[in-house]
Formats: sequence, structure tokens, C-alpha cells
Amino acid sequence: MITLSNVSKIFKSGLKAKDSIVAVDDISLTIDEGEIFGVIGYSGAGKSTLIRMLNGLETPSSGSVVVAGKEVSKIKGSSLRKARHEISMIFQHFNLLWSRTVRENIAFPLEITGLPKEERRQRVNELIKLVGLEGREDAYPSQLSGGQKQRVGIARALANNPKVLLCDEATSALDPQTTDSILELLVDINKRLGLTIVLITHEMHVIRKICNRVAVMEAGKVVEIGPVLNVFKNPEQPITKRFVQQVTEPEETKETVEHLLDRFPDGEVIQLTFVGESAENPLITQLIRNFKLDVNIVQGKISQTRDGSYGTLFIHIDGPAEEIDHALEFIKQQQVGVEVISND
Ligand SMILES: Nc1ncnc2c1ncn2[C@@H]1O[C@H](COP(=O)(O)OP(=O)(O)OP(=O)(O)O)[C@@H](O)[C@H]1O
Repeated sequence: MITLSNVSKIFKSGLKAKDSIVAVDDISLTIDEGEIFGVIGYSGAGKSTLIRMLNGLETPSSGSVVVAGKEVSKIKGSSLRKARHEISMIFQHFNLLWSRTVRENIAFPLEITGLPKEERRQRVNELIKLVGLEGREDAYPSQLSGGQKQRVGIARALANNPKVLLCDEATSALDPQTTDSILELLVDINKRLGLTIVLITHEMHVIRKICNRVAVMEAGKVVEIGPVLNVFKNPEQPITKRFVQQVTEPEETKETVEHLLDRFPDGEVIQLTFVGESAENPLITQLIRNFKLDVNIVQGKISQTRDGSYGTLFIHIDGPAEEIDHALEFIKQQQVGVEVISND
């Protein structure tokens, strides 16, 4: 559905080469039809520039961008405006028209495409239902909550039946609960309409919750890319590890671990990392049944991704040294990551 080939974007702020900023640096990737694809990176990594090249809001300095069979990086004027009906976008700050009601905001793109009045009315009603805004049709944006405003943004973006929806930090201005409800809506419309969704974010929580694949961006480059669960299982780059920790390691983990080592001078404190199927195995029960050990669960967190679960669990085991060694061997055979945490 989307193919980027050697795409770069250089912003020139002066006459000299050193005044140039390479916002996107030689990116090639493909995004499949019906996929929810996430791009994560810190501020300044080049995410916005990348996503804006997908709908022609920015033109690449080199390389090509093909979306739904059209080379967006080449077309201009009315052809570009037409192509944009197939590639819609929602924004962090919603970009609504403040003097128009919900209904009128959603009707706006339909007015531009010249849909007759009665069909417009019907389509707006459908969209209001789709995003769950029944009863708020005549409200003005200032009378809506953040989540409702984003629902209007989504309805407006879907008005002309796009093939691709681009989401530019679409939940960054929302509280965690509202974020979850908007993410659920995006998954729902992805499934119902077969829509391809590309989102950019700095929050791994968003990626974990709804994306099939993720690309990690740093200094204009994609430094890591893959299915979300694989990236969680085996993050290769330091930046990816930091993002994964955002959702798997509770903030207090480091403190707790240090504290644990003081609390349990005997035996071993072990960090277990579960991925996918293995997270479901009743490992702890098996440890207690099969080995003459005392086993305590000390801390843990298991997160769900679209393709399975991922998480870490800290346990303390105590007993004869030989039995502990056998238990560690056993855990390794269960395809669970094992790390013995020690004082040195
Ligand atoms: N129109 C522009 N003119 C000059 N430099 C720009 C322009 N747009 C972006 N940049 C620069 O390009 C780099 C990448 O910016 P971009 O906005 O794409 O990053 P980002 O990952 O989306 O970060 P943020 O989340 O803060 O927007 C930054 O150094 C930024 O200052």
C-alpha cells in the first residue's frame, strides 16, 4: 500500500551546507494494506517530516513515495488534492473548525468534494455513528472533551473513504483513559473498513496497544523495524530498549531490585522475561512442584500486544545450590529469558 524508496528530506536554513538539517535520511520501507504501522522516536527524530511526505505536505529532497499506486512525491495541484482524499490525516490538536458544529465539521470535506446535500447528510450520520458521537451532533468543538474532539477529527478524516489514515501524535494531548478509547476506535475502524493506518508517536504504550509493526526512528533514520512482539522480545538498539522499558519495567523496578538484594541475602533473585506463548505457561507452579525450593514472586508486569503478551517477573528462589542450578536449567528450557540478579 505504501512504499518509500531511499527517501530523504533536507531543510536548508542558510546558504551553506552546514546550515542544512537532514530531517529524514535515506529511508526505505513498505507498509502493507490493512496494517497498523507505528513510527516511534523522540522529538526531532524526523517522524512528522516522514509522515507529512506520505500525503504530499512535504516533498522529499530525494527518493520516491508511492501510496495506493500513486507516486505522491511527483504529483502536484489538483491530482495531489485528489490523491489526498485517499490519504487522510488526524492531528494532535485536532485541527477542527471552531465556528462549526460537529456535524458541520464532519460535512466539510464532503462539501469540498461536492457531494449533494441529502447524501452528505446521510454520510455524516453514518460517520457520527461510526465514531460514537450520537447526541453531540450540534455541539461546537469548545463544548467537547478532548476524546470527543478527536472523534470528530477521525470522522472528518474518514468522510471521503480514504485508503490510508495518518495519525500525527493523535493521542498525545489526551489522558490515558481517553487515549485507550481512541486507540480502540482506531483498531475498530481498521478492522471494519480494512483501512491502513500509519501513526507516529513517542509513546511505546500506543505502539504496544494497536500496532502490527513498528519502525524506530533516530536522527532521521529508521534504526530498527519489525513486528511489535519481536521488537519487544529482542530490542537491538539502545534507543529501542529504552522505549520497550517504558511499558515493561515499572519505574520503581531499579529501586526495588536493589532493595530486594538487601532483603534476600540468601538464595537468588531472578528476572524472568516472558514473550508470547511462554507468558501463558504456569511456570511458577511447575517450579514449586518440581523443585525443593521456596519461590516468592516479588514484582512483575505483563503487557499485552496485538500478537501476544510480554513481560518481566522478579522472583526469589531459595534452597540448596544444586537445586537452584537445576531450576535455572529448567526455566531456560521453557523459552523464558532468565537473568540472575546479584550484588556484584
Ligand atoms: N520546516 C522546517 N524547516 C526547517 N527545519 C525543520 C522543518 N521541519 C522540521 N525541521 C527539523 O527537522 C528535524 C526533524 O523534525 P520533525 O518535526 O520531523 O521531528 P519529530 O520526530 O516529528 O519531532 P516532534 O515530535 O518534536 O515534531 C528537526 O531538527 C526539526 O527542527
